[in-house]
Amino acid sequence: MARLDFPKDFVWGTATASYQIEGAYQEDGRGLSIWDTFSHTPGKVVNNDNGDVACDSYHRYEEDVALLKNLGVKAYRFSIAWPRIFPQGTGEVNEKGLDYYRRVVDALIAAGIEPCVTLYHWDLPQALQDKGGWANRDTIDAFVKYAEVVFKAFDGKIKQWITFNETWCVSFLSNYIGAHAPGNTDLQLAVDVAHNCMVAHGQAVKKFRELGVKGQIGTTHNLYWYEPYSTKPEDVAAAHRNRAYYNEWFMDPTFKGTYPPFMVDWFREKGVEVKIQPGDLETMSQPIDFIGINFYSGGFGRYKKGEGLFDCEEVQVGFDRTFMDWNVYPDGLYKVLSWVKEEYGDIPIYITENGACYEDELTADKRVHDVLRAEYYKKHFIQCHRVIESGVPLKGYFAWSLLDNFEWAEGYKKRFGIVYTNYETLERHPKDSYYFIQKVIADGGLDV
Ligand SMILES: N=NNCCOCCOc1ccc(-c2cn(C[C@@H]3NC[C@@H](O)[C@H]3O)nn2)cc1
Repeated sequence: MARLDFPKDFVWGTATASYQIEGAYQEDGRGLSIWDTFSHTPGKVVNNDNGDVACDSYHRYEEDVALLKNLGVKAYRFSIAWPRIFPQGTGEVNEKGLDYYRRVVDALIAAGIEPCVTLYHWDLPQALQDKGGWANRDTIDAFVKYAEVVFKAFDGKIKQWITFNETWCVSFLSNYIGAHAPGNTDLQLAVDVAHNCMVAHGQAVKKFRELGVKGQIGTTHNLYWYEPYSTKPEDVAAAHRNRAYYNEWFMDPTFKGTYPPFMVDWFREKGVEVKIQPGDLETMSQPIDFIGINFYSGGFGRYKKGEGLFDCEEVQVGFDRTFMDWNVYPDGLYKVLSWVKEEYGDIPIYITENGACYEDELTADKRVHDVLRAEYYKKHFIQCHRVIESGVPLKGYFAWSLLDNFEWAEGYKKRFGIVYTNYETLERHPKDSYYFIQKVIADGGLDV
C-alpha cells in the first residue's frame, strides 16, 4: 500500500447551489428566477420536478452545517440567490434575503467552516430575463450592483468569492443546446451570453478591488478533457475544437484577454460573431486570485464531417460510466489541471466541483452503500495528489455535492450527494462515500 498525504493547508470542502437545495421559492420576498419559470414549464424537467421545496435548506441549513462540521471540511461552497437579494433583479434590496445568508454564514463561522460563495449559479431573476437576460448588456450593470450589495454585506465574513459558475452551462447549454433555463437554441445568442457573462465577471472583480473587499475572488469554469482518438491531423483538429468549446473559449478570455482564433473562425463560418466592445477584453481578463475548475469527465473525439457543431464524434473507448452517462476518466483530471498550468501559468486552482451520480438505495437501517461513488472519489483524489506532486498549484477540492439535490433538467432522479436526501421527509442520511471522505480529511490523506 502507498500512502498519499495531502498538504496540511489543503482545503477540503463540499459544494451546493441555491436553486438546487434551498426551496422556499416564494418565502421572505424572494423573486422568481429563470429556473422557477423553466421548471414550472411542463416537459422541461424530468418528472416535471422543480425547486419549490428541494432540500428545504432555507429552513434546514443548521442540519446541513452540522453535517459539514461532522464531515470535517474546512470550507463550504454555496451560492447566493440573486432573486432573494433583488427580487426584481434591480431596485430595492430585500433585507430578508440578506438575513437568510447572514444566518447561514454565521452558522458556518461558528462551526469553524469558511464560507465560499458563488454569486451567480444560474438563478437569474426572471424580471431581467424578461428584458433579454444575459444577452442584454444592461444585465452586466445589474449583476455588478447585486455583487456590490453582497460584497458590502459580508465583507470580512466571506473571504472566498466566485463570480460565475460554469459559464459554458449559462451560455451554450442554456442558449444553444437549450437543455437548461431559459432554454433558447440560438448559437449567436449563446456566444453573446458567454461574452456578456465574462464582461460581468470582470466588472465584478473590478468592483471587488475598488471596494477593498477582504479575501480572494475568482471564477469557475467546467472543463472537459477531450483527446484525439488518433494522431491523424483531422482527428487532432476535431478533438481540439470540441475541447476548446468547453475550455479555451472561457479560459483564454479569462486569462489572456483573447478568444481562441481558430474557434472565432469556426464560428464565423457558421455566421456567428463575437460582439466585442472597446475595453471588454481587458475587463474580462482582470487578474483574479484563483480559478475554480469543475471537472466531471472527458473522452476521445475524432473527425466526422457534419457531426455536431465541430465535425467531431465521440468514440467510446471502454470507460465505466456514471448514471449521467458520463465517462469516469480520473486521468482526465490530472491532464486538464496540468494543461491549465501549462497554458495559463501558476494561478492557484480549486476544484470547485467533482463528483458522481449513481443510483442510490436507502437501506432499512438508513444507510446507502454507494461503493461506486466512493471509488470515483478515491480515483480522483489520487489524481489530485498526483497533480500536486507534479507542481500544479492545486489548493483545494470541493465535492459535488453535500446533498442529493435538484439536478437541473434531470430533476431529483439524478443523485450526486454524499448525503442521501429523502425528499418525502427531507431527512438527510450520510452515505458510505461521506464516511470515506470524512476519513481522508481526518487522516490528511489515503492509502492506495
Ligand atoms: N454537452 N452537450 N451534450 C449534448 C446534450 O447535452 C444535454 C445535457 O448536457 C449537459 C452538460 C453538462 C451538464 C452538467 C451538469 N453538471 C453538474 C452541475 N454543475 C453545477 C452544479 O449545479 C451541478 O448540478 N455539470 N455539467 C448537464 C447537462
